[in-house]
Amino acid sequence: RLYNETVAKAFLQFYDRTAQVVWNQFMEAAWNYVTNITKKNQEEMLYKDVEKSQHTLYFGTRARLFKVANFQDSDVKRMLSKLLNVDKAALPKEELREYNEILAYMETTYSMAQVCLNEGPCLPLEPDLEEVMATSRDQKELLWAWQGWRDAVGRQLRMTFERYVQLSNKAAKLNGYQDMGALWRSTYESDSLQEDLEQLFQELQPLYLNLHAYVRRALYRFYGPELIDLRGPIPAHILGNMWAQSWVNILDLALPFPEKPPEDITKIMKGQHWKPEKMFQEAEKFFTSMGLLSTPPEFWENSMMERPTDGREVECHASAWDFYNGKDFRIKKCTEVTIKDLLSIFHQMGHIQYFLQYKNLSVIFRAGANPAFEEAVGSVVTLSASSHKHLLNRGLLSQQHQDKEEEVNFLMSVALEKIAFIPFAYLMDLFRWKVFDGTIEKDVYNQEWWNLRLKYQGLCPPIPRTEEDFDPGAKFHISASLPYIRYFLSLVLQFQFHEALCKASGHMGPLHRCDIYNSKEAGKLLEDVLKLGSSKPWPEVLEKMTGETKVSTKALMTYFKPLLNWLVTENVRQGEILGWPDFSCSFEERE
Ligand SMILES: CC(=O)N[C@@H](CC(=O)O)C(=O)NC[C@H](CC1(C(=O)N[C@@H](Cc2ccc(O)cc2)C(=O)O)CCCC1)C(=O)O
Ligand SMILES: [Zn+2]
Repeated sequence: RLYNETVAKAFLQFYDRTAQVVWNQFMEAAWNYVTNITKKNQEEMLYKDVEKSQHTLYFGTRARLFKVANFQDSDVKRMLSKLLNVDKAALPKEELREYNEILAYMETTYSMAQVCLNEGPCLPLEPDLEEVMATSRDQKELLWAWQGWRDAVGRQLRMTFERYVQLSNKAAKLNGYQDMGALWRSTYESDSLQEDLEQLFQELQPLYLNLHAYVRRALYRFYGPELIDLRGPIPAHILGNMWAQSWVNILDLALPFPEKPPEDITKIMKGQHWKPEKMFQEAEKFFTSMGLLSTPPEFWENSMMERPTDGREVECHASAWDFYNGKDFRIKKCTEVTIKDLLSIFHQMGHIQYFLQYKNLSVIFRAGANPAFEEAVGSVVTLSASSHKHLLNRGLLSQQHQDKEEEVNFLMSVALEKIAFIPFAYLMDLFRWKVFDGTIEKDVYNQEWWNLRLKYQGLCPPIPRTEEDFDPGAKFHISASLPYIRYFLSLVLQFQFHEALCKASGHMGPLHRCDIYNSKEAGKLLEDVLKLGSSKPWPEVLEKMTGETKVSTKALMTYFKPLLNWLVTENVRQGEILGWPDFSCSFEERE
C-alpha cells in the first residue's frame, strides 16, 4: 500500500513520542551500570537495550513501507531515511543478546582492569597508570605500566573481539551494508569519505614529520642511542601517554626554549584550591559568556564529577550523556584537579551544549551534523580556553606578556597534543575498517595493528609482540566499540571553526592568540549551527558556520605556521632525517 505523506508525519510523531520514553529508560539503565558496575545493573541495562532494539526494529521495518520518492517535505524524507538503519537491532534475538553481552564484557573488562605491583597495591588506569605514563622518565617503569596494561586488557579481549567482528558484520549486512565499517562511514553521507580523509592526512604530513623528527631528537638527548635510532621509529612507551596519542606530557623534554618554561597551571589551580565542581562551573561559564545555554539543575544534581569513594566500581573514561527527555543531561568523569582535566571538561561541556541546543528537535535529529561536528564543538572552545590570553584573564597565569620564544613554547605544547594525535586518530579506524572488510584477518590482528602504528605514527612496540596480544583492545574506544574517525576529522574542523568564530568575534592578529570568551557574535554563529542537530546535510551546516562547504586544513596550517617555520629551521640545523627509513623495531639493547 502506498502510505502518503500525511500518514508518514503521524508515524514520525508516534515514533518520536515513544522513542523519547524508550531511549530515556535505556540511558538511565546504562548510566546506572557505568556508575555502579554490578551484575544486576548489567542485566537491567541489557533488558532495556532489548526493549530499545525492539522499538527500533518495529519502526525501522515500517518506515520501509513509505514511498518517499514523491514526498515533498525534505525533513520527513530525511527522518524516514534515518529510521531505515536499525544497526544491531537487525540481529536475531539470540545473537542480539550475545552481541550486547560481548559489548558489555569488553567495556567492563577495560573499566575494571588494574596492574598490580609485585607486592602491594594494584593500580587502575585513571589516574594511577596514566600518571606513571605521564610523569615517569624511567623507561623500565614505563615499560612495566605499558606492558601490564596490555596484558590486563588487550590479551583478555582478543577472542571476544573476533566474535564481535562477526556479529557486527552480520548486523551491518542485515542493514544492507557491506560490513560494519561501511555502516560507520555512512553517517558522513559522503561517497568520497575515504579519499577525502587520505587527502587531509597527506596535507598534514609535513607538520607531523617535522614534529616527529624534532621529538625523536629530544628523546635521544634524554634516553640516549641505546633507546633511540635517529633514523628510525620511536618506542611507543616513552611519549608520555599510554597509547602515544598525545605527547604533551613530555613537553619538558621537548621545550624549544627551556630557559623560558611555561607556568605550571595545575600547580596554580591547586594553589587556588580548585575543586572539580569549580572546574565544571568554569567550563559552563565559558559557554554562557557567549550567550549560549546554561545547564539545568538536573546536570548538577545527577552528574558524576569524581570517582566515588564508597567502593563502587565505575567506568572512569569521561563521557557526556543526553537522556533524550529535553531536561536531563550529565557528565561522568573521575576528575582530578589538573589543567588536562579542566580542558577535558571543556570538551565534555561542548557535548552538553550541543545536547541543549538541539533538545527540541525530533530525537532522530538529536545528533551532531556529523559525529566530527559533535567532537569539534568542545574542542574549539578548548582552543580559546587554553590560550595565554584566556588563562591570564581567568587568573590562571600571572605573566602578562608572552615573548616570541615563549610563544613558540606555547605552540609546541598545543602541537604535542593536537599534531601528535593526527596519525593516531587516522589509523584507529583504518585498522577497524580493514578488520571489518576482511583485509586484516583475525590471525594477524596485532601485527597489522603495529604495521599501521609504524606506517602512520612512526612508532615501535618497546618489546616484541605476538598474536597472543591484542594491543588495539587496550584503547577505550575499541573495547567500547566507539568509532574514532570523528576525532581525526574534528582535529581539522575545530581549527576551521576556530577561525570562523574568531573572525565573527572581531579578533585581529594570529589565530593562536584568539579567545572567543564573552563574544556574543561568536556565540550566535555557534548557536545557529548547533540547534540544527543532524537535520541538514553537514556541508550545508559547515557553510553556515564558515562559508565553506569543504573541510580544509588551511586554518590548522595557519595556526601552526610560526611553529612549523621554527621546526623546519631547527631540523635543518640538526640535519634531521624526516620519517623513519630505518623501519625495523630493534629490541636487543632493551634487556
Ligand atoms: C555517551 C557517550 O559516549 N557520549 C560521547 C559524546 C557523544 O557521542 O555525544 C562521549 O562523551 N564520549 C567520550 C569521549 C571522552 C574523551 C575521549 O575519549 N577523547 C578521545 C579523543 C580525544 C583526545 C584528545 C582530545 O583533546 C579530545 C578528544 C580520546 O581520549 O582518545 C575523553 C577525553 C576527551 C574526550 C568524548 O567526549 O569524545
Ligand atoms: Zn567528545
